[in-house]
Amino acid sequence: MRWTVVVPLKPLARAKSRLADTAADGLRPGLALAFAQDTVAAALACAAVRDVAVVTDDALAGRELAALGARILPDEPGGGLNAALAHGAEVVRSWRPDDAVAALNADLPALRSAELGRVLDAAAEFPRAFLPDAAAIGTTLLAAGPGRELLPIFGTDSRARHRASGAMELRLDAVDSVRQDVDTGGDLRVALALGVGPRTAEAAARLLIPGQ
Ligand SMILES: Nc1nc2c(ncn2[C@@H]2O[C@H](COP(=O)(O)OP(=O)(O)OP(=O)(O)O)[C@@H](O)[C@H]2O)c(=O)[nH]1
Ligand SMILES: C=C(OP(=O)(O)O)C(=O)O
Repeated sequence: MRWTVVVPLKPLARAKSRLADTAADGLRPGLALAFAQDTVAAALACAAVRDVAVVTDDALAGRELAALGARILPDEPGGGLNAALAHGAEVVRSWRPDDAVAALNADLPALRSAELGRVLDAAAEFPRAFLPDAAAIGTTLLAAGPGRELLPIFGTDSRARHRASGAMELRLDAVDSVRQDVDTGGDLRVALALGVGPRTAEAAARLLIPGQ
């Protein structure tokens, strides 16, 4: 099965606010962009992925991610993350009605293409499926098979909410890079230990992180 991956990204100036104690205001937008670049590059390099569509209104991020090969969709209808994902999934469905669709967070700087491929293969067995984040509270990936609605419920307690919505929770070993989202300085240290992509490595080198 081939996949179209939809990646939501809010304006860089507002992104990653929980990293304020780790990255100063002047560095945080560049770090958020680096996370998104490494996430999108790894997704595009995954054999099961045909297209990556980034839903964003950020002009710089749009240019940089388009240069990697992503398609850029405007952040519509302006109703926040889940509305943007539902709309993005509908748009990509109109391009490729027979593809499966997966929403993937933009803050997975350690993402490895082979691990993403294993998660997508597992998701293909179910009408809707999701992968809990490393903290086992949120969600990093939500998938819907061909013809199925995505019905995204990202945000607070999204693991429990996706499960309650009927999506299958994927329980897989050795897919840490797909689960390791980076919201806090602690998450960033774990991601750096897993091994991040080149843009995040460069951006993180500008931060003073104890133990790095
Ligand atoms: N297109 C779009 N993406 C969003 C929106 N809100 C959040 N996102 C993205 O959804 C994912 C999870 O978002 P959040 O955890 O809410 O925000 P964050 O920037 O990662 O971190 P915090 O500012 O610390 O909450 C990230 O990839 C965000 O860029 C939105 O309104 N529109
Ligand atoms: C929006 C989510 O991600 P984050 O952990 O970045 O808040 C989520 O887990 O549903």
